[in-house]
This record gives sequence, structure tokens and C-alpha cells, in this order.
Amino acid sequence: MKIAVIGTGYVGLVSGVCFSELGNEVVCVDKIAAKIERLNGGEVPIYEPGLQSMIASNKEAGRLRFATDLNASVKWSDIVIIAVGTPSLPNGQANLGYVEEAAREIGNAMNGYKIIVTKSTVPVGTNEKIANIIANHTEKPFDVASVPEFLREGTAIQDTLHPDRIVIGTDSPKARERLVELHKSLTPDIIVTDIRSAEMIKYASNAFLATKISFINEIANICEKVGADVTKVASGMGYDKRIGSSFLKAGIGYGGSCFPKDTQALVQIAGQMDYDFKLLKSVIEVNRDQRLNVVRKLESLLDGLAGTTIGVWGLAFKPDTDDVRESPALEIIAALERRGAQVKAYDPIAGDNFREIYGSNTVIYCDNAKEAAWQSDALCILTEWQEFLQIPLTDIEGWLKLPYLIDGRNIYDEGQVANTNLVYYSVGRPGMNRGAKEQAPVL
Ligand SMILES: NC(=O)c1ccc[n+]([C@@H]2O[C@H](COP(=O)([O-])OP(=O)(O)OC[C@H]3O[C@@H](n4cnc5c(N)ncnc54)[C@H](O)[C@@H]3O)[C@@H](O)[C@H]2O)c1
Ligand SMILES: O=c1ccn([C@@H]2O[C@H](COP(=O)(O)OP(=O)(O)O[C@H]3O[C@H](CO)[C@@H](O)[C@H](O)[C@H]3O)[C@@H](O)[C@H]2O)c(=O)[nH]1
Repeated sequence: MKIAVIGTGYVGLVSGVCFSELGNEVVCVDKIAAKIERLNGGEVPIYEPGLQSMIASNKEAGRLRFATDLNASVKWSDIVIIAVGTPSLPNGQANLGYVEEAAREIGNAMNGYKIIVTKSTVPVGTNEKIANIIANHTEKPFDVASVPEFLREGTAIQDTLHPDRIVIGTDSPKARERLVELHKSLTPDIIVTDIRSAEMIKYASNAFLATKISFINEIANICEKVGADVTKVASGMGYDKRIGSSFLKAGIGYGGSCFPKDTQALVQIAGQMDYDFKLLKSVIEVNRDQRLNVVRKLESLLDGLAGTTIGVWGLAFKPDTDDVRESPALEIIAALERRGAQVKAYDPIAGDNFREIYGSNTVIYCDNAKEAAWQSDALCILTEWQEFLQIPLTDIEGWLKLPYLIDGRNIYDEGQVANTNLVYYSVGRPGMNRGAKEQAPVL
């Protein structure tokens, strides 16, 4: 099939490349000419393991190309995939400006029957709007379908080529048949629904995963008070197949370009229908507060942060990505600076993106992990990069001025910490706190 993908962010690029890997002819379109120039020059604008070589081999095979000309790309295609951004508006609603603009441009380019697939995460009812916009710009026949994307950054190729399920929301038998054909080699679990249910499945899935994370973070906070270990609690819960072990890692809360935005958007979607989504509002509030636990722990350990130097390891919202959108590090570092700390930060690959988004030149960006820890009053781990785990804790102890280590991602185990004189705090594991001012709880 001939597929035009509109937007070369994570979703557009990865799904376009993967569809070409499956033998389809694909053009990935973006209106940012510089992005397309880089892609045509062999560069990949996002960091995603395995993507660069897959792009190169599919380009060489003549199945994949990149273009800025949406009109010609749509005319050439049988299927058009909308994968443009749907960022948050100030009130939390999804901004549909890019989607609507893409729909208008697609409508103007129509030259025959096409299936218009939306992969962007969009509120319920949006595919109907897209259909109306396109119909206002063309007389040519078309069908729309909602095929939400569930890939995770860092494992995007694996997630796309081996998804848990594919959801296809459409009311057209013809679109259903072609889209099932397009996806059937990926998984036997293809769920075909009406359009509105497909749109809702995406938000409900992200909201549920975010709920698991906030739930386990609250359990971690209680564990700290009652002397239990959240990692053991999560493991014990996870064996129950009804609960499952994934997304039960306590830490500094969820970030990234999806969970924060999509949970806010779902609260708004419900609110517009006069439904107060109380549970999800709490999930969001717990997440916001969880980030600041790191700051509170540091303040209490160092008796205030004014005049201190704090090393930070990890700026990306999770490992194996250079994406810092809604990364907890943004808020944590801002809070440290507001309290008068000098922050020295290091991330294996996300430093430049962080500097651009954070927009302040007061943070010292370091070239390596040692530099960020060197002579700092404390070190905080905010992203669980493998690189950090390979550094012996005794080295960290030697580099720091004061021996305070706040592990926001629970990356070290008891044995590793026991061999050091570090004052160590993690999340929901009070038994591992060493040199703690807080005593074990009296029950
Ligand atoms: N990032 C993820 O991991 C992920 C996963 C699943 C779903 N989603 C959803 O997918 C959508 C895209 O997310 P993303 O992170 O890939 O987006 P992004 O914002 O990183 O990239 C979108 C791209 O679309 C381009 N674009 C916008 N309007 C265009 C137009 N009219 N013509 C051509 N190009 C245009 C932009 O220039 C940009 O390069 C969002 O709705 C998001 O919620 C994202
Ligand atoms: O047990 C866990 C799991 C994740 N996180 C955090 O949650 C955030 C999101 O992680 P993850 O889901 O792995 O990354 P994303 O790439 O944002 O992927 C999510 O958002 C995408 C965009 O909608 C969806 O497609 C994916 O299915 C969904 O997992 C990150 O900050 C993680 O550190 C935790 O704190 N604890």
C-alpha cells in the first residue's frame, strides 16, 4: 500500500518507518523543512534505539522517503496517517489546531478515494470533525478511522512491530478490511470498534497506567511512614495476574509528552460533559506532589538549600530517550533553584534538549556524571540510565563534598548501599535509609 504519514515526531516517524519495513511504500511528511533536510541527509531528529539503521535500509530499498510537500504526498497515497501533535492548551484541553490544519490540507489535496487514519491522540468526536473538515474541501470519496498509537519512547520500534493490540475504530467496512490487512502481520489481537470507542481507548489506557503509577507512589509514601518496602510490596502485588507487575515502579512521578497531557485532556473531556473525573484529578495531583519529595528530603537533610550545590543525574523523563517534555527534572530543578541551590546537571543525551526547554542559564550543564557529582553537597538521581548503575557507589562517595545521595528511581539495592558511608534516601524503602535523621517509625 502507498502510505503518506503527516508529521515526523515520534509517532509519525516510527510508524512510517515500520510500515515501510513491512513492505509498504511510505512518504513521511513534515512542514518543518529543516527536519526533512536532516532526515534526507541521514540524520534522525529523535533519539530512538534502532531507528537510524532501519531508516537507512528502507530508504535504500526505495520504500521510504521524506518530503515537505503534503499536497503531492497525499495525492500519491492510498492511506493518509495523521500523526501531528496534540499538545495541551493552558486549560488542559487538547489543542486540535495541528490536526485541523492537516485535515484541511488533506481535503485540498484529495484526488480519489483514500482512507484517512488518525494516530494522534485526540478527544472523542475528533475523527468526526476531521471527516467534516475534509468533506468541506473535497467532493472525492474517503473514509476515516481512528487507529490510536500505543508506542513508548525508547522501545518504540519493538512496540510498533510487536504491539499488544491494534485498535481500529471505523464505521466503514472498506476501511476496516484494508486496515486489518495492513496491520494483520503485527498481531492477531486486532480490535475493531466504532470511532468514538477507539478514541476513548487511548485516553483510558494512558489514564489507567498513570493511575497505577500514582497509586504505587502513594503506597510508597505510606511505606516510608510504616517501615515497609514499596519494591517488595509492588512485587508481591504484581504476581496477582489481575493486577500485573508493570507500571508499579515508585519514583518521582510520571512525565513525558503523553501521560501529563492526556490525563489533563481526559479530565477536560469529562468536564465538558459535566462529569467530574475525581479519581483522575487525584492521580494528577499526587503526581505533581510526588516530584517535590526529592526537594523536601534534600531540604530536611541539608537544613535548607540556600547556598548549597546539588548534583543532578538524569534530565530525560525516562531512560533511552532524549525527550524532556514534562520531565520531572524540569520542576525539581526549578524548585531547587528557587530555594537557592546551585544545580549541576548531567544526562547522557538529553542535556541540550533540557537546556532549550528549561530556558534559564543558571544551571551548570556537565559533560559527564563525575563532573555533576564533584564537590556537590548532595546528588539526586532523577532518571534511571544504565550508565549511572555502572558507576561504583564508592566513587560517588569520593566525588561528593557531603555524602548525601537521593535516589529518586530506586536504582540501587541494599547490598550496594550497605558497602558505603553514603547517607542514602530512596523512594518508599525506609529500611534502606542510611544516616537518616528520621528514625524508623514507631507503630
Ligand atoms: N510521543 C509518543 O511517544 C506518542 C505515543 C503515542 C501517541 N502519541 C500521540 O501522537 C501525536 C504525535 O506525537 P509526537 O510526539 O509524535 O508529536 P510531535 O509534536 O513531536 O511531532 C509532530 C510533528 O508534526 C509536524 N506537523 C504538524 N502539523 C503538520 C502539518 N500540517 N503538516 C506536516 N507536518 C506537520 C510537526 O512539525 C512535528 O514535527 C500526539 O497526539 C501524541 O499525543 C505520541
Ligand atoms: O512503573 C512505572 C512506569 C513508568 N513510570 C514513568 O511514567 C512515565 C511514562 O513512561 P512510559 O509509559 O514508559 O513512556 P511513554 O513513552 O510516555 O509511553 C506512554 O505514553 C505513550 C503516549 O501516549 C503511550 O503510547 C504509551 O503506551 C505509554 O506507555 C515516565 O516518566 C516513567 O518514568 C513510572 O514512574 N513508574
